[in-house]
Amino acid sequence: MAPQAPRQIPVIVLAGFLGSGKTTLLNHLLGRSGGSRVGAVVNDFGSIEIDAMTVAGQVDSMVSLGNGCLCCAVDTSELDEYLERLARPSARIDVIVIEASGLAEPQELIRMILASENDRIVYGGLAEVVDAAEFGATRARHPEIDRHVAIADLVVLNKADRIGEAEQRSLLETLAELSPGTPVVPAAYGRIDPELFFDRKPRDADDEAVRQLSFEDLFREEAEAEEEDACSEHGPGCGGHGHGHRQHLHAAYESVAFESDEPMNPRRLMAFLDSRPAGLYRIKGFVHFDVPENRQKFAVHAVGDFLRFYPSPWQPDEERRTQLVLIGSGVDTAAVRKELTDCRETGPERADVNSMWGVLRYVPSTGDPDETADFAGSEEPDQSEELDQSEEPGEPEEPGKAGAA
Ligand SMILES: Nc1nc2c(ncn2[C@@H]2O[C@H](COP(=O)(O)OP(=O)(O)OP(=O)(O)O)[C@@H](O)[C@H]2O)c(=O)[nH]1
Repeated sequence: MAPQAPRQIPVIVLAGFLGSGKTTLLNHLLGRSGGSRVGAVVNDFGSIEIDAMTVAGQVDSMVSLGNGCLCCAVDTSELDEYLERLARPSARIDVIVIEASGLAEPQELIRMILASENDRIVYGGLAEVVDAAEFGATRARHPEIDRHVAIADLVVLNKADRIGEAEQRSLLETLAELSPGTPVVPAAYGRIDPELFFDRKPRDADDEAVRQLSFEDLFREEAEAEEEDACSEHGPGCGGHGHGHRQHLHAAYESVAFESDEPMNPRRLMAFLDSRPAGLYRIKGFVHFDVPENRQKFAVHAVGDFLRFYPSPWQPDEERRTQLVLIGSGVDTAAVRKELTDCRETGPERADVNSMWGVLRYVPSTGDPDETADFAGSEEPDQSEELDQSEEPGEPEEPGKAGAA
């Protein structure tokens, strides 16, 4: 009997614009992978690896590639090395998921996987996460997003809880037009059936409209793009940057990493968040407030107008410090850094318990504190209490209600 070829491990690219819910979805899959062992590669755009910290500990094997978009790496040896490590037979990994940064060009990542000489892996498809509440505005700012949807093998219309039925129908129509034949799954908190991800039905290879991208497709598309795009930066005939002249999403974005061992003053931090510049689209990280009854770790997430704090206890050996990544376009990064620095509590005076009111307005209220313990790995918080910053926030139950560390 001829020896059986070893099974190749599918490598799935999980992409989607900033804050669309990739980490939430990845954590959902990891929590429900059944007997499958999942390897994850997490690529953070900011220099503090917030996503990696959120996924770590919940995955059979996780490697993190921080600070900058993987899609721009000229040297792919780091990714190759990580894939090699995850694909070792001893790791017994069944599927590898690469969580792209929110500004990545999925096409470049696909190209890297297809170009890999590692015969233990095989490209497993692109899952594109779309933020239902933000998609219209994001597309208007970044028409490139349409292309990402067009090459996806699975589109997850996430945050479906934030829109009405009519809007969902219209978004489903738009997505079907952008990517004919591609399954589009509405979801809240990334709660899709893991089968869609790990064991997607093979597509009919003859169906051009729904066929998965091949290396040849990528080369052809790139050549077409090169022809279409005049390089405004270097003019025609420029050798490019190794991947054509398509404007990468992150070209217009900058990130600020902020860390502080001093606790943050809740009133000043809220004043900063309430008046944040419109271009500052994404904020994520953890905040340390040294306020009586509120000394837990507050995960913070801002996506456009959306703002939430999610309190959870610090681990016994965890350093109490604030770590934030702020990503935006057209933002004065020095001013942002200075404003945050001014939010630190440096004097002997400590903020009083009432100063937490502004923060607690943005903590999702739920009967089960476990539900908010981990902002990305948790089940969906009580949606009736979900707030947009654009909505009139409600009153918190009482300061300090979220419990002490
Ligand atoms: N209402 C609602 N909020 C969601 C949903 N999915 C995720 N969120 C919240 O959206 C915020 C961003 O989610 P993440 O999973 O961190 O998004 P991401 O795509 O990994 O973010 P980046 O890596 O920064 O691009 C968090 O506050 C999540 O709790 C959803 O379906 N509905």
